Order: sequence, then structure tokens, then C-alpha cells
Amino acid sequence: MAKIQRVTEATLPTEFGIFKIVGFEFPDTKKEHVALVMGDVEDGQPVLARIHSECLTGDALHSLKCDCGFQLASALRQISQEGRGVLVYHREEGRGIGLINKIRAYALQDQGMDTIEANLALGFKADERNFSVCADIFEQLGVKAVRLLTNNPAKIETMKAAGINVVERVPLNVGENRYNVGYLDTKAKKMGHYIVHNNEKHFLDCPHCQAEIPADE
Ligand SMILES: Nc1nc2c(ncn2[C@@H]2O[C@H](COP(=O)(O)OP(=O)(O)OP(=O)(O)O)[C@@H](O)[C@H]2O)c(=O)[nH]1
Ligand SMILES: [Zn+2]
Repeated sequence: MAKIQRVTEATLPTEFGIFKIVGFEFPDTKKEHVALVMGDVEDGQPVLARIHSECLTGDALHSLKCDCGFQLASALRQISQEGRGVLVYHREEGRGIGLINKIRAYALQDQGMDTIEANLALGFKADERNFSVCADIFEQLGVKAVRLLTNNPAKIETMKAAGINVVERVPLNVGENRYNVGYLDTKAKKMGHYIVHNNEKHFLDCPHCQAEIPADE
């Protein structure tokens, strides 16, 4: 498959600050991705960076079923506070299975499955994403070293394997609530994500925490 190409850019004022939005496209499939860029990211110094996988429900429709919308806002705010950084908006909705299939997975979750069981029941892998395009996007933006905002070790490994120097992982634990605590717990237990429960010491809806609650509490 041909490499993704940088095709256009424009100014994008947001509620978090003024970014440059850079459009990327695969010449053959026309699949699109975008990056929001602030400041000089080509000077070789590590760049605060986020690879954000598309989540229409969380990012745009304020869903509480996941942490995506909160992470998106927090990442843009942190980049803006530093005055420098990159957010790659990685258009692999539903961990790569697409929006309608994610809703099908949600329907199975309504019946008691966790996110991974639902993906497998639909005939998909637990995670169908390919992050390597994000390394190509970093490269085309002149970004060589990153401080990556993520809890997902797979993103770090893929970037390192693709030649991006990940100098630091910056945790992004935001937006925990009673509707997404099971989702966060599944990420921690089954996918090895670095999740820190941030609302309370022990979250009572979370089976992972329940197991850790001392008997006298
Ligand atoms: N298949 C599926 N995808 C989901 C579900 N909930 C959220 N997603 C998608 O999961 C992706 C976000 O992945 P996460 O595993 O939450 O987080 P991550 O991006 O791997 O890791 P972080 O960098 O720590 O945020 C987005 O594409 C969402 O649309 C679900 O129940 N099923
Ligand atoms: Zn989401």
C-alpha cells in the first residue's frame, strides 16, 4: 500500500487555542487522517503528542461509555498550555471495526459482554487498529521525538518500532465515571493498559477494585 501523503493545511481555532490542521490522505484508498499542530514541532526537541483514535460517540456525542471525549479535550488543553504539540486524529473508529460494528458491540455489551468479548463475538480481533500510519504522519510533520499522551503500551511499541523516539509516556487518566469503569477495567486487565482509577481510591462498580478493598472498609 502506498504511504499516506500530506495534502493540505489550514488554521483551526478551537476552544483550546489556535491550531494548524494538517490533512493526510492515502493516494490509493483515499482514507483520510488529520493532525492538529501547535508551535514549532520540527526543531528536534521532544513534542507533547497524542494519537487519538476516532470515537464519534465519545468525541462528538458526549458519550460516558468510554473515556475518549475526556482524553481528547485533555490532550488538546495540555498541548495548548505548552504552546506546542501534535494531536493525530487517527480515523480508526471503534478500534478499527467502524461505527456500526461498534454499535453492534455496544448491543452485546448491553447483554453483559465486555468490550473484548463483544469484538470477538462479532468475528473481530480485540483491537483491529494499525498505528503505523501515525508514525508516518509524525515523520511528515518533522516530529522525531515525542512525549506520548497515552495509557496504551501498544502505541508506544509501534512508534518505537517505526523509528519515533518515545522519550516519555505521559499518563492520560481522565473522565472515569460509573458508565465507563468496566471498560477501563477491561483495558487494564485484558489489554495491559496503564489505567489509574482517578475518582476515588476504590471504585465500587469496578470488579478489579472490589477485589482489592480490604474487608474492614
Ligand atoms: N470495538 C470497540 N471499540 C471501542 C469501544 N469503546 C470505545 N472504542 C473505540 O476505542 C478506541 C479508543 O481506544 P481505547 O482502547 O479506549 O484507548 P487507546 O486509544 O488504545 O489508548 P489511550 O491512548 O490510552 O487512550 C476508539 O476508536 C473508540 O471508538 C467498544 O466498546 N468496542
Ligand atoms: Zn470512545
